[in-house]
Amino acid sequence: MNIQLALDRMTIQEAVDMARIVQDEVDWIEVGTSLIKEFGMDSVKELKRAFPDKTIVADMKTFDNAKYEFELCFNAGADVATVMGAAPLVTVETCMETAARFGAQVMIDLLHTSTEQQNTLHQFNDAVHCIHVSKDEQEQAGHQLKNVSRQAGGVRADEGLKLAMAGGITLESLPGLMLLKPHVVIIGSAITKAADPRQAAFQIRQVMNEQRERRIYG
Ligand SMILES: O=C(CO)[C@H](O)[C@H](O)COP(=O)(O)O
Repeated sequence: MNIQLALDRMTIQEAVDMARIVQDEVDWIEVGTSLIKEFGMDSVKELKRAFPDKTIVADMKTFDNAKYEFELCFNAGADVATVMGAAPLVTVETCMETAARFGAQVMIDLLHTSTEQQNTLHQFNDAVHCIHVSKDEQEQAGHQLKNVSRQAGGVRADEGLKLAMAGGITLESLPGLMLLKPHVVIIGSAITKAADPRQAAFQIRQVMNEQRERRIYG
């Protein structure tokens, strides 16, 4: 299982500095959508330059123009780029083809997808499928990702899909999410806004390891 550090609403330099502080406790580094929108592909290039050995995720949230946008990301050094699962199927297919050409990966963001759409997306079994509670749902509607069972919507732990989860995950909510056996747990604010980000990331890693040892997470 991988911890993906989500870097949002900060400058590129702040993102590099934050990632440097917690780099020993995280596996994947996400260049958040807000960074990409504010600073463009320079944000992806700089993070890859600073952390060449980490998996860099460009959280592009592509909805159209898949080939162009994914080529931008991979040419800038991203190892993974994200597409919205609610996008037309041809867009997701194009993302998969583009990533395959670059030897890169696709993360499909399942935000606002129906169970039926999630089931349709199962055909993309090389992608990481990300269950996501959005910032607006967190901040305006008070939702948070917690307490999933082995099945969440159209996503099941035992279907062989690589799963990710994101959306206000904290040290406290983490154990309730392990039943889905995520390949990637995406954490932003719980680390980046902590008084001591390194300690927060360390504790998150410890909780994951404990869950694995108890075989709650296989
Ligand atoms: O994709 C995102 C926002 O759209 C973030 O990466 C995701 O929400 C993780 O950050 P946080 O833990 O702060 O919610």
